[in-house]
Amino acid sequence: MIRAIEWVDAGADSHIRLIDQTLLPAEETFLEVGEVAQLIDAIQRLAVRGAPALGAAGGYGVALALLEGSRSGWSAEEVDAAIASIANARPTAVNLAWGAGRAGRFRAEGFERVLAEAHAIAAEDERANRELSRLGADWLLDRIGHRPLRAITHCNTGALATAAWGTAYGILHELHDRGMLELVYADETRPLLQGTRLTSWELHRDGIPHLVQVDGAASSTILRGLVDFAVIGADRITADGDTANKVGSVALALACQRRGIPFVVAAPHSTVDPGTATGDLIEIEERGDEEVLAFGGVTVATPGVRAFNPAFDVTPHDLISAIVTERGVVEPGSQPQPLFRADSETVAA
Ligand SMILES: CSC[C@@H](O)[C@@H](O)C(=O)COP(=O)(O)O
Repeated sequence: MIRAIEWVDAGADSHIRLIDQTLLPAEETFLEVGEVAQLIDAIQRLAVRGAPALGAAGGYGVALALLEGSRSGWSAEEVDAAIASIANARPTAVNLAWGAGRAGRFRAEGFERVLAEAHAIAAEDERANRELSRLGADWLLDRIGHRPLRAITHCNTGALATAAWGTAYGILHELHDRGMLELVYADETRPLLQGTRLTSWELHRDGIPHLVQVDGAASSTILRGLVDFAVIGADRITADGDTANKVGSVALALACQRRGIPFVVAAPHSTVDPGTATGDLIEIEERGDEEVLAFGGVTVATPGVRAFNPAFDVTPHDLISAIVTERGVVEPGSQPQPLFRADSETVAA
């Protein structure tokens, strides 16, 4: 299985190794990231991306900040500022700030303690993803029927988007391993094509039958009865279950409600943000015009035209059939609010 992010032990030259997701599938190039500024750049241009992978990047980023700080003679304030810049490099996925905060709590205890925490974040993410995949597959087969299912998914939620294994993708992988997955419709995921470039690459490597479709086809694919369920990942799940995920996700949810099929959100519990009450309080990242107005580096829009480029949307909890974490399956429609409390325990599961 591909590892999107790893720590490379090399004494004073220890660093983070990332597969550069902007170049996939054409090139499998690894970035050796030894400075905080390089890591922030990699996060912002989506060389590393996906909420749980960003959680690991946040954790390892703190270790990197401590190493670079001691190499460059940074003051404690400068180290703190570097950690804060990593945590704030992208706003929507809660995992990034969560990972940096979790490892950052140990910075007074030194580099080795911080690195151990970062490794723990990555290891726990893999365990969580494997567990939620089993739970999600069980729930879907119980709900829909024990037969090979047809799925639709959006963006990339596989090993590339996590420390390992994947979330929504992990459920698809689990169903495939059980012989219970007929076909996946993978949305291309405009404008950066995480579906066409990354999800399809992972599905192909895992031998999972799939078709890539344009985002505009998704709601019609659902309404025509071509799929049995939709499953997506999440960048932030609020206390009431509202879920931010890649822009285009809410269209799938609306179509699933109309068709009467399950719309499932899958994420490790680290993506739950019980401190944010509802989805309208989530900061949605807006990205540059050129991502929308150019194609393959060539501007295709009329010169001077501006774009609106929100990277995420929010699906209200009442459109979500089930939220699957490693702690259990929560069905927002049939369980009391809040679904998640600030003590980090799942209330309803
Ligand atoms: C398991 S990843 C879940 C989400 O982070 C994923 O679906 C997504 O929206 C990623 O967006 P991206 O902008 O590629 O980081």
